[in-house]
Amino acid sequence: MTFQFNFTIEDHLDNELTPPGDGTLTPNSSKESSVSESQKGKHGDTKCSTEQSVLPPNHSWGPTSVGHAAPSQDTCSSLNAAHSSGNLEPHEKQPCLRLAKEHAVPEDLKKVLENKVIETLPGIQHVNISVVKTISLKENCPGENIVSKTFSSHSDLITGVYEGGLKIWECTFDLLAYFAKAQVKFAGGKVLDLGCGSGLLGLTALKGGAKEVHFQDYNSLVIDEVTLPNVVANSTLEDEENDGNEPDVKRCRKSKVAQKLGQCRFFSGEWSKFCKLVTSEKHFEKYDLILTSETIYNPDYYDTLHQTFLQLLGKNGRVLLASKAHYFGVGGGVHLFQKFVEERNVFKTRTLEIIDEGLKRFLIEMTFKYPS
Ligand SMILES: C[S@@+](CC[C@H](N)C(=O)[O-])C[C@H]1O[C@@H](n2cnc3c(N)ncnc32)[C@H](O)[C@@H]1O
Repeated sequence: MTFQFNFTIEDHLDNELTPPGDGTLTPNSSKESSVSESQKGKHGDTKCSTEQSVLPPNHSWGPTSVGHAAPSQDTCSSLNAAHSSGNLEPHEKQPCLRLAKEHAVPEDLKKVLENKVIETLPGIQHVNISVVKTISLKENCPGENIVSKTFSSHSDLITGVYEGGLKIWECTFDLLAYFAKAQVKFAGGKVLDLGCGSGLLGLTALKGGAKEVHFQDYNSLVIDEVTLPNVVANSTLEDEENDGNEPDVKRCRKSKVAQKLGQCRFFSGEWSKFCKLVTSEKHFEKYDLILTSETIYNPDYYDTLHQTFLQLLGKNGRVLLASKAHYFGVGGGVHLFQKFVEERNVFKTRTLEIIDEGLKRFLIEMTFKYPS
């Protein structure tokens, strides 16, 4: 398969495979207007939110207002429901954020990879994110418009607007290395890549034989332009290795790709809304494994994140979480999160590995304290 690329990458869009090592994240002030998106879920009516938009008009997210915004009733109702269902103390500071929806896999898979440049990491293909950003800027993409916002704010994240998925963060590589080293078993499991960004964790689980992998990111642009293309690129390229030109071989290859993609589902939206969306499905089954990298930077999200684990993890399941020790500028980090978890007394945590290069990074396992 060939990929065509006929424009220049601007200097400021250097490939961002590795983020700044100091863990600095600077939340920025931004105004978000309503975003109207509707996309039909591939699995029918229960799986696709019909809700639209998100932040109250004229709502300003600034460094001092992180998580302190007065939420609109509509957008916060499910967050409050999530709080009450988990027997936990409601959190005073509740961010009020983007609604959830499922993203259908387009029929024409070639289109998914159109204008994408594919790069290779050991055992995995991924789209070049700088190219995605360039195209998104040039085409003045409708919808979230997060790329121009990240450039104008010079930030890796804009709280409540863009949460960092357009980049492969360092801890993803730590977890990937750990999977190989510890020979983590995915076979037959139902896996969630929570806050997936590029989705390399979920993809590795898929390649490792997971029966089902769900990908969730805050931003729909990330899912459409990065996560989904990455899954398609890997399914397609993998099958092309066992290539043949016979029509029936081609047909077989196509069905294999469809089968792989059929094992995956893609979601965007804020965690409590995502929870509500999936748990409202008639035959919802909890996840055996939740993979999550660099998602504990903002303490204002801890309550919702904890609730998400509580609602979505199977009783004998585990969370594998990777994080920097501390995120300057936002304030979260491993110790704060572990303290939060300990106080809730629902999960136990175990440190699997400490990577002590530059800013310390941690791999943590979470399991239910009282599984029965
Ligand atoms: C710093 S990025 C990390 C992306 C990816 N896991 C990686 O390691 O490359 C944090 C991710 O968490 C997700 N996220 C953060 N806060 C969220 C929230 N409140 N609701 C939903 N998703 C959130 C975003 O989708 C974002 O992609």
